[in-house]
Parts: sequence; structure tokens; C-alpha cells
Amino acid sequence: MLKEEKQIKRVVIKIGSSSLTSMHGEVSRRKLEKLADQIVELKDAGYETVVVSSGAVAAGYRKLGCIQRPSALPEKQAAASIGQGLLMESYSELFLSHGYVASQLLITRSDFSDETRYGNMKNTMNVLLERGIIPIVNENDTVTVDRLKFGDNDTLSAKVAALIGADLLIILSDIDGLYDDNPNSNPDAKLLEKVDAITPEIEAAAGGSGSAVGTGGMKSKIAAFKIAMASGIQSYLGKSSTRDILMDAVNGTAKGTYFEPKPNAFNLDKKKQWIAFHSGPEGKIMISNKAKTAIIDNQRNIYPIDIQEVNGRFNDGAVVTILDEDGEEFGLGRINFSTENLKRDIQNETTAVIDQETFVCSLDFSIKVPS
Ligand SMILES: Nc1ncnc2c1ncn2[C@@H]1O[C@H](COP(=O)(O)OP(=O)(O)O)[C@@H](O)[C@H]1O
Ligand SMILES: N[C@@H](CCC(=O)OP(=O)(O)O)C(=O)O
Repeated sequence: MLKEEKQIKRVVIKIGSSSLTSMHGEVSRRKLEKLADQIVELKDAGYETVVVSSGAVAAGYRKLGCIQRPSALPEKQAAASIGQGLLMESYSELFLSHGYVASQLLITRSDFSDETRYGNMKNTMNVLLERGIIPIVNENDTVTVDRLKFGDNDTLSAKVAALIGADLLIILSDIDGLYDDNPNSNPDAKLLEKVDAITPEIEAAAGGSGSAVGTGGMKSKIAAFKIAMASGIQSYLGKSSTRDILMDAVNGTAKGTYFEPKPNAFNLDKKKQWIAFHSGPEGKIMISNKAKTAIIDNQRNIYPIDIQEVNGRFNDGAVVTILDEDGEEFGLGRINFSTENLKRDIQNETTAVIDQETFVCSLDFSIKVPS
């Protein structure tokens, strides 16, 4: 069941390139207007909304002199630097005509893994939302290098939803939900109306993009829903061109797929949430299997005596991956020693290497820890 309507307050709406572009691949003003009108309806009804919008490349490539959407990274980045401004101009104008102010946030992956920038982003978002502004988020395409890219805005939207503690994440696409097989290759594929867990079957059913403008396809959406579910956020996937899709999605009546948050959800405090989903681990420690059991079952700290191996170079305070004797990565935590200090003879020290308060067990939320 979707949460009671009145309980849903913060909504993140991800609009994919395919939802904003015409058949020729350029941004369609008509499509943008229709979606903006629906976002205004949500605002009028009292919802705080954040829009994660793709479309910068599509809005800019013609003005760059390209006949079709470029595929080379520098051209895409140049097109985005033209298109992002134009896209924002359209959003601002449309929202302002209804009395709402839009703001722009361009984000890269490293903004999440840097704890200070993460905190700044969160504070900015909160001020904007409390003051009734509509934040429009996109990846900062121009500065992002391939290695660091979200690569699509699906994962970005889920991370933004987790950042602001959203009640609902709506991902709009050119398809009316998740099917049990890739509908591009299987015309008999069936729509899944409700998903409680991302099973290996669901992972296998998610294929690449069917459109020429989308980049993520269903695979990146599934990765996004995993983050949302594990963060205790309800999410929904539906077709952007469906009438009243946003209000219906909020009310729980829209055709599409609803992804339920993990039960007894993973109420990670904010610090653990950052460690689980956003931190970039800087090293690895291996501990004994006996210690692993005690740490998971009895919720005890990790002590010097538990450590069998240390890999990487890090300072105290860094986040590290924790492995068991068999090499299985089962958690993350903030380390109280630098590499140098850990490699000294500290076996008799009683200071915890990782406090339980910063330990996150990846087995609990069954998502691959971002590396
Ligand atoms: N199991 C699946 N269920 C639904 N769509 C799927 C599935 N596997 C692959 N797809 C494809 O994913 C596409 C949506 O992703 P994408 O083109 O990246 O859209 P967007 O630009 O909205 O992010 C669908 O149009 C469809 O072709
Ligand atoms: N940041 C890029 C979006 C990348 C992209 O195509 O994402 P999506 O359509 O969400 O799969 C842009 O604004 O053009």
C-alpha cells in the first residue's frame, strides 16, 4: 500500500530524456509544459517537490551545430553546457507563470562522497524546500568525467531522494512500468504492478534503453529503486505521457509499478545512511569470522585483536570496507586508526577500530556497497 496521501510530503520526480524529447531527439516544449503543469498541481496541493531532469544534451546539441545527438563525451558535455541553461530557462518561466520559483543544482557523484559537500547540498535543499522553491537537479555534465559519472539520472534521483528523506520517488519514463521481461525483445512481457524485493529474476528482466535518447535503460532504474527501497523510500515507475500521472502516482492509483520500501526499514540514522550509500571506501580490513558473527549478532565494536589484514592507505576517520576471512565484503565502517597506526603492534590496545555506531552491515540491505 502506498502511504496515506497526507503523509506524503516530499516527492522527487525524475524526468528522463525520453520523456522530454520529440521524435527527433530535441526537447519538446509541449511535453515540458504538460509535466510542469502537473508539478504545479502538486505544489498547489502542498507537496514539496524536487525535479531531477535530464534533457540538457537534447536541448543543446543543435545549437552546437550537430545534426543528431552526439555520442562522443566532449560533444555531449559541450551540448549540455548550452542546453542546461535553456532547459532551466524553460522550467523557470513555466513555474514562474504559476507563482513558483525554480532553482538549479548541478551535482556530480563526488559531491555525495565528500561528506562536507553532502552536508552543504542537504542544507541547501532543505532551505529551498522550506521556502517553497522547486529545485531542479541534473548531473553536472560539463565537468563530469566518464569514471565519475552517474551516467544516467536514475541513480542520481534515488540519491537525492535519500539525501532529503523523500517520502516518494517517482521515475517517469517512456514505458508504463517494469515488465517481467524486456518488452523490446519479448512482446508477451507482463507488467509488474508491485515489487517488494529486487530479486535476481527482476535484475535479469531489466534490459538496456529502447530509445535513442535514454542512457540508463531499465538496469539503471532498478539500481535506483534498490537504493530507494533500502533507504525506506516508496517509489514508482510510470509513463510520463499518461494523463495526471503525478497526482495519481502520489495517490497510489496510477498505472505502473510501485516499489515498496524494505519492511522494518532500515532506519539508518543519517550518518550511517551516508556511509552506506554515498561514501567512497578508502581501504579494506579483513577480520576473523568469529569476530564477524559477534559484530553482527551482538552488535559489538571491532577491536584490534579482530583484524587479520589491512589493505589500502587511509587516515583515521576514513570509511573502509570490512571483509571476513573468506573475502566476503559484509560491511562498512568509519575507522579510528590510520593505516600506519593499524600496522603498528596494536593487538593489546583496547580502543575500538570501528565503533558499532558507524558500522553498516551490507547484508542487511542487500545492495552492493558502492565502491
Ligand atoms: N524489463 C523491462 N521493463 C520495462 N522496460 C524495459 C525493460 N527492460 C528494458 N526496458 C527498456 O527501458 C526503457 C526505459 O529506459 P530509458 O530509455 O533509459 O528511459 P529514460 O530516458 O526515461 O531514462 C524502456 O523504454 C524499455 O525499452
Ligand atoms: N545529464 C544528461 C542526462 C543523461 C540521460 O540521458 O539520462 P536519462 O534520460 O535519464 O537516461 C542530460 O541532461 O542530457
